[in-house]
Amino acid sequence: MERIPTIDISPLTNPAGPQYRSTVEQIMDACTSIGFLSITGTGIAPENIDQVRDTVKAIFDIDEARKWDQAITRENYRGYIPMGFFTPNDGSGAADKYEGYKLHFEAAEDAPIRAECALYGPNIWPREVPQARTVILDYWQQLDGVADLLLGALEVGLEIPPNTLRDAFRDPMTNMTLLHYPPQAPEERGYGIHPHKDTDALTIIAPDPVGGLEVQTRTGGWITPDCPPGGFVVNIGDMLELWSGGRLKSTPHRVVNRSGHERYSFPYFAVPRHDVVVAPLLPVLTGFDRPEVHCGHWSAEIWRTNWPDEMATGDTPELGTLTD
Ligand SMILES: O=C(O)CCC(=O)C(=O)O
Ligand SMILES: [Fe+2]
Repeated sequence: MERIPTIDISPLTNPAGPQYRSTVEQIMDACTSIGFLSITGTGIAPENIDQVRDTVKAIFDIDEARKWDQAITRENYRGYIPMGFFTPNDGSGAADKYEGYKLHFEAAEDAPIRAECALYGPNIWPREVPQARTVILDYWQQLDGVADLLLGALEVGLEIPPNTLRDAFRDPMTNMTLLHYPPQAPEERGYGIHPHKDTDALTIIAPDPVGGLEVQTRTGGWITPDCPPGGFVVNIGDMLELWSGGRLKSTPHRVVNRSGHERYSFPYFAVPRHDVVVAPLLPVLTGFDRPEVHCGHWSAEIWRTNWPDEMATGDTPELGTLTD
């Protein structure tokens, strides 16, 4: 498949309905070929997405000095990520051209899950944008619903028992990165985000109309997903690829912002609960050989290896950087 299909997922809300099966089949076709799809029919209002994008923009418009007060630290991977802060762990030394703001599944100070795993906790919400918490958590909750519908469809498509996937997402390690990519000049080398695979289960993005997201095809070309206004781009990450024994594909993608405009994006990364061990639920496809992933360990390793002086070890799960 050399293009990314657009699928109306509204029939997924009625599993007994006449279009449920055919919708599952379309989703499976996309996920087993290119690993990306555009979706419509989520019930999320376009004005809602615009409101989130405006909020994200307001967060990046905060005074530079104030951003540093709310920056991520080694102990807490939440808050502002300055421009050029992370270089990919591929040895190239070229920093990606974005600034970010990291958010994780919001767990209250006294939430029981905090006693089980130290990575859970409340987010840092920017004081300068008081509406951010409500606007973003409301959007997050709606995407939790979309992710749940998609996971249910994949359970049917993969012919695995109901809730096998969905149950892994109670108190999940789902996270979101708010991203601001300044425009890159035509002759400027480098990326907004270098080519990588997502290491989560499933990613959902409301694409910025300025464009810039590119997806690698099986034949090695790069294509831009068509996504109607108000739609979302969804992609399979390494965890669903592993769960499915290699059937669902986690596909390299990258961002290059040559639009001449500022680009804002806010991917939602669905990640299971800390104690979930992701291992194939089906016999693996020939040639597919990957170790199981403990989600809490995976997340702790992402937090640790983000820092330029920390290295991945033999024990670190694959973290999405492409080596070839
Ligand atoms: O900003 C985008 O459109 C994609 C971002 C992305 O691929 C990522 O954060 O993993
Ligand atoms: Fe990505």
